Amino acid sequence: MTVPTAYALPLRTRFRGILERQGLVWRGPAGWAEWSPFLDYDGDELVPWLRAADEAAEQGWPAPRRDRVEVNSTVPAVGPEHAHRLATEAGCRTAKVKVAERGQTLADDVARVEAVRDALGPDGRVRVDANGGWSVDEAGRALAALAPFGLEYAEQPCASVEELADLRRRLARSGTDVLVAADESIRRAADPYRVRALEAADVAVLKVQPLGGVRACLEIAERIGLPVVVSSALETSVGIRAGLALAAALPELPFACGLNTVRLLADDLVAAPLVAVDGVLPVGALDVAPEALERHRAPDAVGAFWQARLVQTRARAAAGAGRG
Ligand SMILES: O=C(O)CCC(=O)C1=CC=C[C@@H](O)[C@@H]1C(=O)O
Ligand SMILES: [Mg+2]
Repeated sequence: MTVPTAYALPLRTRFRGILERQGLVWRGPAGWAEWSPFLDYDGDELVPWLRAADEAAEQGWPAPRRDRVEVNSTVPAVGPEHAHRLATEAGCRTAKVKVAERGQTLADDVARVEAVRDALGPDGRVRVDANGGWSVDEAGRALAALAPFGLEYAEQPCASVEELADLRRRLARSGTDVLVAADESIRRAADPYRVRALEAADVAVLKVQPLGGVRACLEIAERIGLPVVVSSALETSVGIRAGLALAAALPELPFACGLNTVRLLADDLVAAPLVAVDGVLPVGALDVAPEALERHRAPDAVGAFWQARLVQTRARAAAGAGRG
């Protein structure tokens, strides 16, 4: 195994409130692993992220059923012209548009979604992601305003599982034809299966790192009884490769996956970054480029923070945290 090395990579545009992505990468007998829990995750919540990295380094992944994965472009909460450009340049037939950004209005969301629909044309697929930013009332109003642009689904429109269930019922009553996808309600929930029990979603968004690895996600996919969209945690190509392993191993993959986010980073750690061509990513070999890792090696203080975070998280994992 190589020594875990901390990287720090700038983003091209603010996303999820951050302008820089940080994490550790290392190589084990099975391949390269990335451990990059966001800085707002803490304590036992970091343990599944570590299980995902250990799986990549030590075990590798189940056999793939496909060698290419269709992906969506991801459009941050930018102005309409910028959004149009991002959706066009990405070359994907599906786009995910961030909405409900703090400090912005519904008019901003409508303008952004309209621009992306215009960029993709009538045959493109447009989904939105509110990251739980709306109340049920706000979501009802916003989705009624956005539905005319043709939405594939709305990801995490409200924060809680109960609200998602409530919203789904209201959308059905009002004849607003928008599916609901659950993201945070699965990846940050004590019980991901409540989404199913409360009939709170039509689609399950699964992210490999926060959910504890490819095998853990395959089990959730089997038990949750919903179509699955694999999405990234904004990793370098090293972490994206694990998302591709999940997408490749799923029995069914009816939607494009949110794995084209290397485009949001200013650079990458590999020689051939996992950036989609014609909306498709290949499922293949991956190697970190030593000179790229050197170029993006985190400053010493940041590196020390990550090494300490790793030691603490290994101790929590050894004590049995984050299982179940
Ligand atoms: O799904 C995508 O298109 C890209 C990934 C993505 O949107 C996210 C990655 C990482 C953190 C999240 O806030 C965000 C999401 O909410 O899905
Ligand atoms: Mg999301």
